[in-house]
Amino acid sequence: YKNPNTAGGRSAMVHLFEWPWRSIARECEDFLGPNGFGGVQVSPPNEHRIIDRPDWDNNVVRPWYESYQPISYKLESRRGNRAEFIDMVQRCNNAGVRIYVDAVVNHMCGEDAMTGVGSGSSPYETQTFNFYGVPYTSPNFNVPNGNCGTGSGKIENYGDVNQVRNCNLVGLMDLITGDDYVRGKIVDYFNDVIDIGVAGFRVDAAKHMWPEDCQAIFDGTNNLNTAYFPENSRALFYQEVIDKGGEPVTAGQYKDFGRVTDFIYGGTVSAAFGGRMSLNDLQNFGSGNGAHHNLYDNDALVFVDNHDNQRGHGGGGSLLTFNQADDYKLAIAFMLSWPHGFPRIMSSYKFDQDWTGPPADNDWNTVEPTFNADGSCVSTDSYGWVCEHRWRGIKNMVEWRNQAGTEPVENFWGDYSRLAFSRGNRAFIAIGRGGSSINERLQTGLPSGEYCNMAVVDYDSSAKSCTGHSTVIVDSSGYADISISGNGADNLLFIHVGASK
Ligand SMILES: O=C(/C=C/c1ccc(O)c(O)c1)N[C@@H](Cc1ccc(O)cc1)C(=O)NCCCOc1c(-c2ccc(O)c(O)c2)oc2cc(O)cc(O)c2c1=O
Ligand SMILES: [Ca+2]
Repeated sequence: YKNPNTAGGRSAMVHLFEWPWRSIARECEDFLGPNGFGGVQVSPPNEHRIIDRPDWDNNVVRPWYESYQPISYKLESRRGNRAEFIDMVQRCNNAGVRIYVDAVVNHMCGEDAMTGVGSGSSPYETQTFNFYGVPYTSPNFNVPNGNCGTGSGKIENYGDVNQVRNCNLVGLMDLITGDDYVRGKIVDYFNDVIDIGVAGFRVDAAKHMWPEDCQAIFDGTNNLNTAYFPENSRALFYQEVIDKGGEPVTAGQYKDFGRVTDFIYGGTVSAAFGGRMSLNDLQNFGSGNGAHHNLYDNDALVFVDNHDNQRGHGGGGSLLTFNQADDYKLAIAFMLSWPHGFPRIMSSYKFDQDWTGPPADNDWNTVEPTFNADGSCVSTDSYGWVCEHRWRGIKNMVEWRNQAGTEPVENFWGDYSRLAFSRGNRAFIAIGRGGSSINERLQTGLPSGEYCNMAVVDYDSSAKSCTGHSTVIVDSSGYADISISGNGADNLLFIHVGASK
């Protein structure tokens, strides 16, 4: 359950948060496949609540988190219908890009939803615990069956493991995931999309599910579809467990049967590239006893920011996001360069409120991403798709990571605001943050030759040339003159054996 099941040595995924299925299908074919991306985490494909009545919370209308309030497991959501989902999975797999489903199976919608229909027109009635599109009824929920124990029925104390698992998280109706009928419905949902061809799952709010229930559900799933995967392939499961220490529920409790999101990783990398921690101190990051709460390389799904904490809930304001573009690019480049965990790149849209949903027209239909001539996404200062994954310094680091493969970190060189190292003899990176320049002759570990600086140019593999003139000459001893001004975007240099003249 830890193998990402990527094609041909691809080693990173991108979270195309809130992208419609037809946009993702085209992005797989036009961009992600050709640039070596391993897969896409998609927003929840299941039927969800439509929060369109302003009285729900004064001015909140169609918030992004309505998609985290399930109504059923039908593949009818804000992103598209079943046919569009199937088409996306097929086209992405054919482009060498996997699909990972964001699975919201700890709960159904908020208890305050009362009566309505979901994004697939399935009726529900929360006061009677009825979700007709599954169906779920009151025997399937923890609170009406006395399993919670708090007056409000909500989690009141994160120090109490029973409350964290058996009560309603912020009022979301908590399923009895230990119940065979509920487990059966969740396994049916997982098998529906596995048979369509997905490679794995993000397990939302796994912290609020008992580990043994997670394991039993994962064990009940089918092998992956042999049209795209080797015989007996098992889905990747990476479990969202928000663990920053100090609580009885820990990430380590989930790592025996899947990967776990490493919520300490992003904070450390943000501190380093935000200028609050020495870059030189990253030298042993994540390895051996340096791993966070004993999540080792294969146990971890790593990221800098995510859809939730880029809105300020989790990071305590110190997390780097696309809003700090120059430093953020360095943080993501480092994540992609470093051999710890399977990395997930966040791809966002601009928002003016924490709850703001994706770019939409007057009828709340999501407006698909469109692209400028330079490949960036069309947006204004306060509206539109950010497409961090299309920034050259991030896009070209995805292929750099593929080229680095399993090579170890060597030739590490660093001080407070600068670092450089190689991955064996296949790839080399140098970073100068916060205006620090580098003008040094450094050991790159690479064979002699003329390499394209992929931080500032693109590579034409047929002509074996760089689109710009920025190259690095490595001499017969592996040394090269490395120069970075450190000003603005000129803070990064990286080369690899797959892009030389
Ligand atoms: O800010 C949000 C939504 C956040 C959110 C959504 C999806 C996620 O995967 C996530 O990690 C966070 N939601 C807003 C509005 C809201 C939504 C629903 C609701 O019943 C009440 C309020 C909010 O203010 N939420 C309270 C703080 C964030 O508390 C949430 C957490 C959460 C936060 C910190 C933790 O340590 C933790 O273990 C869980 O997980 C969710 C998971 C969901 O599947 C759906 C949710 O509504 C939530 C969720 O509200
Ligand atoms: Ca639960």
